[in-house]
Amino acid sequence: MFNLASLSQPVMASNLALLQLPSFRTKFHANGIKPTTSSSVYAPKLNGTSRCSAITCCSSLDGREPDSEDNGIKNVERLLEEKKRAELSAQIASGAFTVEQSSPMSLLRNGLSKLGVPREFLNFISQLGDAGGEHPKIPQARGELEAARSQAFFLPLYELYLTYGGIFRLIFGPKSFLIVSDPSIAKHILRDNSKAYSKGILAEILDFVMGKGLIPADGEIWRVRRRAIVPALHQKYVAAMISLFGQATDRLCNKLDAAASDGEDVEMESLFSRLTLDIIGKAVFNYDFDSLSNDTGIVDAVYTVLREAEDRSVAPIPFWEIPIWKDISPRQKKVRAALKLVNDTLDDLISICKRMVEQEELQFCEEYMNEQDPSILHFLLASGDDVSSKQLRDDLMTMLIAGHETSAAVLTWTFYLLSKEPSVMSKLQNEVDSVLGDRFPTIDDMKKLKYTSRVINESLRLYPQPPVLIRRSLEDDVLGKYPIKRGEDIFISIWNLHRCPNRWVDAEKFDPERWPLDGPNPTETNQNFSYLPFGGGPRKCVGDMFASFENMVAVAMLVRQFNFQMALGAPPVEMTTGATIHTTEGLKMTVTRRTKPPIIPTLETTVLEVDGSSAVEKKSPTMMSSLSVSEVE
Ligand code: HEM
Repeated sequence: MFNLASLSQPVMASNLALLQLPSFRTKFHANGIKPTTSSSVYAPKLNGTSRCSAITCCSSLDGREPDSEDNGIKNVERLLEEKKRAELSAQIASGAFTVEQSSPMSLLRNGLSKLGVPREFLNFISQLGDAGGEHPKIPQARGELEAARSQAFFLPLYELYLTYGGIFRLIFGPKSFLIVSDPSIAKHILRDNSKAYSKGILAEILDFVMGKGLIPADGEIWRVRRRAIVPALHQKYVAAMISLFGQATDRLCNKLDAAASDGEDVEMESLFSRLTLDIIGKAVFNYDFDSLSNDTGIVDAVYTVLREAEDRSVAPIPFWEIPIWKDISPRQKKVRAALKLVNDTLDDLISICKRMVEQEELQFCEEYMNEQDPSILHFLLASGDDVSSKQLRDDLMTMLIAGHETSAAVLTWTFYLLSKEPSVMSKLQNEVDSVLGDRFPTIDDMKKLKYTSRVINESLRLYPQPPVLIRRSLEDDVLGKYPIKRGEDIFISIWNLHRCPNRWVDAEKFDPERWPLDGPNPTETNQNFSYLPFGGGPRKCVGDMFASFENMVAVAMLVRQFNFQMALGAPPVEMTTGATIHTTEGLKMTVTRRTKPPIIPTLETTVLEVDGSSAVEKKSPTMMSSLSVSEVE
């Protein structure tokens, strides 16, 4: 998803880019609220304070606790992290950000209070203010954000949320944003009054790459395209994708196997990115990028376009808009060439697919699927959808990006979390061994791999992709008790919702078991909008089931075959934001083949049972062949 990419746009890039800056050095009056310091055991370190060493091999421990050295390192990490967060909280408490509740009545009240006017009279003044129809004011945080670019912007938003609550206004120079971290307000914006909100700056920044694709589109275009695309991801299609997920993951397994043989460490984040690119290319328009094996021009072009979209989101000025410069800049030339190559490739694929559809005899029906080419593109063309090639291209590009970056990020952070929690890894491997054995996963396994899906649910809670959703109000509205005007830019912080200390027990702990195995799959509906891994309301992700199964297949096949641990001397795992949460320097891991306990075949031995006069032959399973044989003997 490219929600975060919209943090800049031509007119406001310079202000918005400040959001990316790591430490808020400004004025903030804490308004009587105590600063909160919370430790983030599972959030990677801030500002390079983390260590640079190996983390004990997750599964080689077989579920045992890590040794004391590892615990020691964890403690140091935790202390450093707590220190950082305490510093930020102290800045907030010291008034480093400004909260101004400056209605005339409140100013009068504050002034009189300084003059020592009795409290009864002050209360009377306040009541007058309320009776005069003054609306409650949204708490405001104002600041020049000044800091280095190394911290993901949603981290300070979390600290501010702990201080100011579920909705507050963040002001930078002329620009302001509403930061929403309250489930009921999120529900109102995303579901109950969704028509009153658009994608705002998101659509503006993504225009060059997604045009009017489903993610940035609003209004009638969105309605028409959503109605056309959702049916393409029907159950039969998703079930057919399971074998595609398996084959692609198998290619990754082969690559890891070679690395394990050579004793080479691997950078998992980029491998996950390639895995999900290969999958989404086939799934959406039947194109085999084969990026795990090759670095062809088209793969390079796709990454050039993706990185450009992300870079624009953090640019201090909208450099891509500067006259003359935009035409002569080598980088912009490269982006234009890459975009042209991707667009031309998509146009070719659309033409090829059109010809296939014209020649086929298959009748279009509800769960239509061409076995040779089950792609979404094929479905859309076969449906007779009357759509321009440009719109189709925008939709394909949108799904390519939406389905690629998100899943890659989910896998990256899942493996990061697993490397920190050997007991979870061990339990996961046990489940996978018993459900899958050595075969490829099937659609039926998706129901059985319950713990695997809980691991992913929990990974998505701690590292939501994207961490923030973006909206703009199209009309005046009321959020909670606060009236807001048309044209407000709003960030719904999923990161904050998912880590709210009042909502979640041990909010920062990676604990898949918080989701009961026999309970329903957690969704925004059954968690009442405090858990939003795929958004909610009419604009909820169309690929949620696809993505969930894709992640389950990849996780299951990888942990079945390998153990993963952070590589010795690996760079610290820190977060940065692009479209999703990236690591700053990759996820460097040592991968070793698992030495599974020997599989002991179940032999059937013949036991003679005497039943009255006749001897009855019965088959009885035994645990171990050798034992059985000796017992029988
Ligand atoms: C783990 C992987 C994924 C995650 C975490 C994820 C998350 C999300 C979220 C949170 C939204 C809502 C955005 C908003 O409200 O602003 C969304 C929308 C969307 N997602 Fe996903 N997504 C994933 C995978 C996919 C895949 C595989 C596809 C396509 C095959 C896809 C296609 C889309 C589209 C087209 C939308 C826009 C829907 C609309 O606006 O009507 N996503 N996704």
